[in-house]
Amino acid sequence: MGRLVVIEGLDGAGKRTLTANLTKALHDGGATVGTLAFPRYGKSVHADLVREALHRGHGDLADSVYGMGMLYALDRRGAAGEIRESLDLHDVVLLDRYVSSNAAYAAARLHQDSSGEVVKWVRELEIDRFGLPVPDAQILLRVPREVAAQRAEQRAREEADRARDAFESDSGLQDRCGVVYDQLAAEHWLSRWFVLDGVSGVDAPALAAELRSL
Ligand SMILES: Nc1ncnc2c1ncn2[C@@H]1O[C@H](COP(=O)(O)OP(=O)(O)O)[C@@H](O)[C@H]1O
Ligand SMILES: Cc1cn([C@H]2C[C@H](O)[C@@H](COP(=O)(O)OP(=O)(O)O)O2)c(=O)[nH]c1=O
Repeated sequence: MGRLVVIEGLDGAGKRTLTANLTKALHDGGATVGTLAFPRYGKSVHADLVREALHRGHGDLADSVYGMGMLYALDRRGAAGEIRESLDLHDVVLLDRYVSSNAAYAAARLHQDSSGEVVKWVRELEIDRFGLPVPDAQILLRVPREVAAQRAEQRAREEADRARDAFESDSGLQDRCGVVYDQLAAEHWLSRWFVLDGVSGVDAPALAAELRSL
């Protein structure tokens, strides 16, 4: 049975890059690795509804924090079997965003903190009712909002089809989200967390060794 490791952080923090670097470092150390990214755009109807809502700007669905939260949760519920199979097959399964993304973004949108109602709702829905696997560890890739925004813009320029979405362009939301992430990590919400500085760059081989010893 493999270890379930989640990578979290703001839009543009470098999660996708770290997932790739960590996968390589784990492979180099002889480990087998499975990866999955949420939302599963192009792979689930719930994720595609999320994408349409985020890119249409503020429609009725995008404005509904609980409605969007439910779609993200249903996308993950549809992947529960795939995550379990991947854990059976690999030493480590890396997830680019997971349940904590829902908690952090929904709380930030509602101006709540990590002790707020919506964070409890996410946990009850996704962990207790949907029975999603609880992570063994979560990594918070921490960068100032300005750095995350610059990187997200850079990536949007690199990938012509990837316009910035409604959450990415909302600097107030990103600021509040960063605060909630810090709280979730400090409380070890759902699992133990590793808080890493995403500006100076992460030592992927050292992190890989630490994850193997979990
Ligand atoms: N440590 C880093 N230093 C500088 N640029 C980075 C770093 N990590 C990622 N980037 C760049 O920032 C952009 C966003 O990174 P990405 O991994 O796609 O972030 P996320 O998945 O968190 O949205 C990409 O263009 C990527 O090349
Ligand atoms: C997975 C997930 C993402 N989100 C938010 C974070 C992002 O702002 C947005 C889109 O996810 P994102 O990771 O930015 O997708 P991509 O990099 O492929 O465009 O959805 C939630 O609010 N809850 C969730 O459960």
